[in-house]
Amino acid sequence: MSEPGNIGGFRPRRYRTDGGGPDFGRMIEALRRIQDGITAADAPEGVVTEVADMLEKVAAAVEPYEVDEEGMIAGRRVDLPGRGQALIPPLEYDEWDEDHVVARCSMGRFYLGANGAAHGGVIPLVFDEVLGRLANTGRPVSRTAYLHVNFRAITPIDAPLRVTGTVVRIEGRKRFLTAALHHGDTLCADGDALFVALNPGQP
Ligand SMILES: CCCCCCCCCCCCCC(=O)SCCNC(=O)CCNC(=O)[C@H](O)C(C)(C)COP(=O)(O)OP(=O)(O)OC[C@H]1O[C@@H](n2cnc3c(N)ncnc32)[C@H](O)[C@@H]1OP(=O)(O)O
Repeated sequence: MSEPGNIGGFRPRRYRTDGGGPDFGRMIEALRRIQDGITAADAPEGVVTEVADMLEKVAAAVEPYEVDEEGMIAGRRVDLPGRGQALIPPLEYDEWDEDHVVARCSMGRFYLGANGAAHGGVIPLVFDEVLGRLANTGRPVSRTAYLHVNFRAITPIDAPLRVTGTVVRIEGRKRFLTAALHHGDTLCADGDALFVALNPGQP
């Protein structure tokens, strides 16, 4: 179903917080543990077989309840770490308004690149997530046009990280933002991004 004035284009998402329904947050938390645990494990064959059997049962239990994008809960629960979407590191927001965000997270073994450092692809994911939230707060929906990332130092896994985002300026449809990721006093990465507000009909 198309939104009025945006025929065939972007359908605004309905973000939500806990409505008192099933404990979706607990399920996603368990999924994150599985992602980290399986990534880190070198288990004996019997355990691997048993876990594979259990995971196949888990998949079979949820598959009958698949809904279309409109009905999804993952990615829409803004009250849950990483919006309840297990792809996104479990970001939690301490500050969030139209001008800036401050978030924190720790990335487990699932996000490991090598030698204790987070995978380089995860940092743009974190910045896109944090800046996307900021760019779209209190404003019509926009999408990332570019995101430039500088890797200044390794980003350690299993360590407390702080992510900040700032709106630098807005020029018509164009929103310019910057982001930084720190571990303690160490600047691990920074970046700048352009988000462009969508025209009617744009997906
Ligand atoms: C309450 C809120 C809760 C929120 C929680 C939610 C959290 C969610 C977080 C999740 C967030 C996830 C977010 C995601 O991951 S979004 C997914 C990743 N992004 C995309 O898929 C976007 C794909 N690209 C496009 O759709 C189009 O290219 C867009 C829409 C971006 C622009 O195409 P459009 O045809 O509409 O625009 P235009 O060409 O007329 O250009 C317009 C102006 O922009 C300038 N320009 C354009 N591109 C660039 C460029 N690369 N460098 C420099 N400048 C560029 C251009 O020069 C022009 O400037 P000017 O000549 O007017 O001065």
